[in-house]
Amino acid sequence: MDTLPRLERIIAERRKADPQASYVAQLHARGLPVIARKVGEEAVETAIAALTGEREELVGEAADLIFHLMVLLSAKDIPLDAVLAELDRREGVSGLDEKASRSE
Ligand SMILES: N=c1c2ncn([C@@H]3O[C@H](COP(=O)(O)OP(=O)(O)OP(=O)(O)O)[C@@H](O)[C@H]3O)c2ncn1[C@@H]1O[C@H](COP(=O)(O)O)[C@@H](O)[C@H]1O
Repeated sequence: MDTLPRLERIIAERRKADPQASYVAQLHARGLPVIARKVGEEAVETAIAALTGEREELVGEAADLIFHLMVLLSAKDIPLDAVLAELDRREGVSGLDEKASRSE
């Protein structure tokens, strides 16, 4: 249940680790454009797995996507809570109404 908050804490800790010993630190050392590109790649791999892969493959790709998205949020100093609050704000509002309010 608290998987994402736990992962957020781990990512925050590992940011300062040795890039030779930590993938999170390595991503931060490579910089925001690389992290952003990884999110894009993992999103595409997730979409492909949904269309062509086995269930297990989609689960794996979705986990990669969420992990890299969490690294991106960390790199931009955006707490997970900000995203969860935005989702809470949308709760009970039809997605179609949300879409209409954005195009106004
Ligand atoms: N959840 C994850 C996680 N999911 C995926 N990955 C890594 O993400 C990478 C994705 O693989 P790809 O093939 O797409 O990328 P790659 O070719 O290895 O690397 P690139 O050169 O393309 O960046 C792999 O190296 C995976 O090991 C993760 N690495 C770390 N975590 C979590 O982060 C914690 C800290 O990890 P370290 O920073 O490595 O200690 C771990 O304990 C986990 O909880």
